[in-house]
Amino acid sequence: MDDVVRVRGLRKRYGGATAVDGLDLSVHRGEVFAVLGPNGAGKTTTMEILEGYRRRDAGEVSVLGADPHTAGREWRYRIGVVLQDVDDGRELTVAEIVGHFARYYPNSRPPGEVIDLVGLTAKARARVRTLSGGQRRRLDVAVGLVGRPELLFLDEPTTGFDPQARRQFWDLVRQLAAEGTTILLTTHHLEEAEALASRVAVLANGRIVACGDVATLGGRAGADATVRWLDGDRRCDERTADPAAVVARLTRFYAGPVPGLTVTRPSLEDVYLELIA
Ligand SMILES: Nc1ncnc2c1ncn2[C@@H]1O[C@H](COP(=O)(O)OP(=O)(O)OP(=O)(O)O)[C@@H](O)[C@H]1O
Repeated sequence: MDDVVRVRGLRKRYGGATAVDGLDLSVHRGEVFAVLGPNGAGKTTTMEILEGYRRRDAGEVSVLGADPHTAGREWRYRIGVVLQDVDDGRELTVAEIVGHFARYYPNSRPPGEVIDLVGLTAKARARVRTLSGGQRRRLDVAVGLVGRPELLFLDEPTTGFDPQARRQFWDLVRQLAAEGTTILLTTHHLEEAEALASRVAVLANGRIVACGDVATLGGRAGADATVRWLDGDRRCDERTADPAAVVARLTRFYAGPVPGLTVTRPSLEDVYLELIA
């Protein structure tokens, strides 16, 4: 497997406090990989080390075949970064900011195309200080995309997005992934990880507590299902390893459709909360 990111034994301390405590991680080329974890788990610190913005104390880190700490300009052209809360260039317009960053890259996307991709065309001539929080976040994403990165880092990209903007952003991420961009994202929105990622890692106290396919994390796929139905006004539920058998029994009992029937497995959020407990 072609690993775009490879981390072994990564450690980082701030003064006496350990932020990253022996982390191992691999991200394969072309996948969307989500890093989950509670506040202070070490997600941003890890992202910043991979982006070359922060020094590590120990461990091996390879990103696109280079050590981010010593990699040069050619390497930087190949990655795209969307940081948490940047607050520069308030007096410039959206088009000026994107145009400015486009000039840094040898093979940039046309600024108008990027502005369109993030849904800011109507605001292209607006000054940054007049944008709403969610619109400013879209601009951050535009800046991350403009260089046509092979690897895109998205640190809590949809914070402050309304539900519609979030869905549009998900479509954009899927489009970038379909173009072959490898995407490493952090998020507190479990449904975002579920919608976008093929694999996820759960971080707690600077360590990975679980890592794997989003559909099977923490034994999700094989966990008991819950069958719920309505018996008159009464809500009924039954946990079972064999929901099909329960549904068949209920179908016979009601001699047809089972009122209010649902069958659910533990959500990613259920598994996540158990993992970090
Ligand atoms: N510049 C810094 N100086 C000192 N301590 C820091 C610094 N940056 C982060 N930390 C500490 O390191 C730990 C990990 O922080 P980090 O920002 O990496 O977590 P996170 O998982 O990204 O959290 P969040 O979900 O809140 O963004 C926290 O305890 C934090 O207080």
